[in-house]
Amino acid sequence: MVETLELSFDDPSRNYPILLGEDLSAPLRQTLAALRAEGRRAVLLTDANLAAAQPAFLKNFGTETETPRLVFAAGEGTKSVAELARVWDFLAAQRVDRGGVIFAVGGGVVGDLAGFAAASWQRGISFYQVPTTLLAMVDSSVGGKTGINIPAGKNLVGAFHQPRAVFVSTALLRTLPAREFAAGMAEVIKYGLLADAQLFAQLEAQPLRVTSPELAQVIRRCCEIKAQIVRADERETALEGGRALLNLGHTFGHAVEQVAGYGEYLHGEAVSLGLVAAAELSRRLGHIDTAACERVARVLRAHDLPLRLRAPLPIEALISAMQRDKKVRAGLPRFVVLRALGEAITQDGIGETLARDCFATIAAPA
Ligand SMILES: NC(=O)c1ccc[n+]([C@@H]2O[C@H](COP(=O)([O-])OP(=O)(O)OC[C@H]3O[C@@H](n4cnc5c(N)ncnc54)[C@H](O)[C@@H]3O)[C@@H](O)[C@H]2O)c1
Ligand SMILES: O=C(O)C(=O)C[C@@H](O)[C@H](O)[C@H](O)COP(=O)(O)O
Ligand SMILES: [Zn+2]
Repeated sequence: MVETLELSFDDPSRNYPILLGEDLSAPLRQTLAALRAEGRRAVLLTDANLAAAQPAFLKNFGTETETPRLVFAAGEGTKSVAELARVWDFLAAQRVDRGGVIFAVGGGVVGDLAGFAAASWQRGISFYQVPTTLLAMVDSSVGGKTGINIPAGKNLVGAFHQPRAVFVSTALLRTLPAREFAAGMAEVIKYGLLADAQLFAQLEAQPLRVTSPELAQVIRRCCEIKAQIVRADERETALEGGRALLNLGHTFGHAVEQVAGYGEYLHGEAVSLGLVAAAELSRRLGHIDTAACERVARVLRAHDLPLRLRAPLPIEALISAMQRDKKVRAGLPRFVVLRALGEAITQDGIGETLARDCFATIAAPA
């Protein structure tokens, strides 16, 4: 069965479907056939691990002559200027014109990089998201944030560029390594914390596993929450709340990813640490109590996610990374905090000392 969620915008020509099902090979093939019939050149971007794990799924795209492919090295290091330049060279070599389309088949790394390549190639061509990790299915494939990392910070270069459709085939998760599944769970837990107390309670009562019968339903719920938030504030311009709420845990988490060196912590692992720090910040601001912080930590631990750094990181570097966060306005940091488990708000005016204290909560064990 294929379910469809629609992400809609003021300009309906930009609306797109999020298709969810066990195996979306058939609609994918139909889309490719329709593009071919219109004489549009399709190319496929993926990474080496996915190519090795899912050769049968990639056959949906036909031969390499029909759909030329560029295969990246797996991992966060691929979201780089050098790899972006490689994509541009590939698109040029394949004579992809303005009618061309990119299929991003992979996790968030492939999706973010391919999406930015699509946003920048000939000032913008179409692309499709085909997420293959839990994290990409619940978060990165939806909403049109694309981009790359630079040494100064995570996702500092990028564009808002919406895909034409998202194809979520949950069967692909069967080959996903356990550590990567756990990383995706950090974003799922984030959705529960920021918008859905019932989802959070469900995860507390019964940790979600790749074999859980309710997995597809949870993925759908996360896409629904994301679509609703993105629809209301696509470019994260709301002065309060809005799309920035999806950044819960990321102000701290992105700093960890950058300072530790991209790839040392998976994005989801860094988000887990960030959620612990954000819960502590919320407690210090008087929004939630110690028991609520313990509940957050317990759910993360139950999903095999870290609560503390594995090795010390210099606090000065973490603070300065945080000062380059994209939520900073007029030099002042903006945080996402919990008003309750299931409700997040944005909060300005957090002093550096408070931020340092929250980083201390996730410090590596002595
Ligand atoms: N654009 C957004 O809104 C958004 C949201 C969240 C995260 N992100 C970004 O997403 C990135 C993280 O994405 P990720 O966690 O998917 O990591 P990833 O893309 O690195 O994929 C994780 C690993 O799993 C492998 N893999 C993927 N699918 C597989 C499968 N089905 N079977 C076996 N192996 C498979 C990949 O090859 C890779 O080694 C970060 O760069 C983060 O900043 C973006
Ligand atoms: O879609 C969003 O908006 C998010 O914040 C989702 C995050 O999970 C994701 O990691 C995003 O890439 C972070 O955005 P950034 O603007 O802080 O780079
Ligand atoms: Zn994230």
